[in-house]
Amino acid sequence: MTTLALIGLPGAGKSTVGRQLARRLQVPFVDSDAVIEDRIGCTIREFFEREGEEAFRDLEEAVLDELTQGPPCVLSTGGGAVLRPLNRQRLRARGRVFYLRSTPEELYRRLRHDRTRPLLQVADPLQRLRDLYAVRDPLYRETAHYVIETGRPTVATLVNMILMQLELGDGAPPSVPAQAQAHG
Ligand SMILES: Nc1ncnc2c1ncn2[C@@H]1O[C@H](COP(=O)(O)OP(=O)(O)OP(=O)(O)O)[C@@H](O)[C@H]1O
Ligand SMILES: O=C(O)C1=C[C@@H](O)[C@@H](O)[C@H](O)C1
Ligand SMILES: [Mg+2]
Repeated sequence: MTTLALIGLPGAGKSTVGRQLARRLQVPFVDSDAVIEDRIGCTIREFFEREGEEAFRDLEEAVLDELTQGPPCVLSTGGGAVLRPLNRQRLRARGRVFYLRSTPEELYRRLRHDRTRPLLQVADPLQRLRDLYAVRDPLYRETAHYVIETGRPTVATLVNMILMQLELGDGAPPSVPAQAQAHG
């Protein structure tokens, strides 16, 4: 197995699903945001405020470059990882990529009491999620080998859906698009 990357908007379930998936596959779970925070010695939120988004994206690009060449793992990526073309290419070429898709409304329900996601600390977080979705949904689709609809299934079911797609897709080189719409 190579890197199995999970992509999607904040709250899509990358960490929740990713941890369980890694346990099932018996590989490490790696969260690129956590790796970045270890390196900078502060929270991403603080870094964003102090250094700005571009500095964060530079760091993110370097960390993703390393992690996608490292040992096999389940990699939970930052919600904005797909913004840079190089990240999209590397994620897709070096592993299998699953887009955990949710509607902005569903994400808002999950995150409305959350104060840790820097991009959502605005007056109208639902509108923010809609704006992010409009820009990023096409980029997530372009990057992903598989699109997993996360609206209804439980986390355990989502993990099983991903494992099933991995089994079905076995043998296909990572560069071959194998779009699978998984509906619950
Ligand atoms: N499929 C799901 N159904 C219902 N709730 C979910 C689902 N997936 C995740 N959640 C809940 O949504 C919240 C956000 O999930 P999680 O932290 O895994 O998202 P994330 O994609 O890692 O977000 P971020 O990009 O901000 O790190 C958590 O409270 C989690 O329990
Ligand atoms: O959606 C985004 O742009 C971000 C999501 C988080 O995972 C972090 O990577 C950071 O807060 C930026
Ligand atoms: Mg997460």
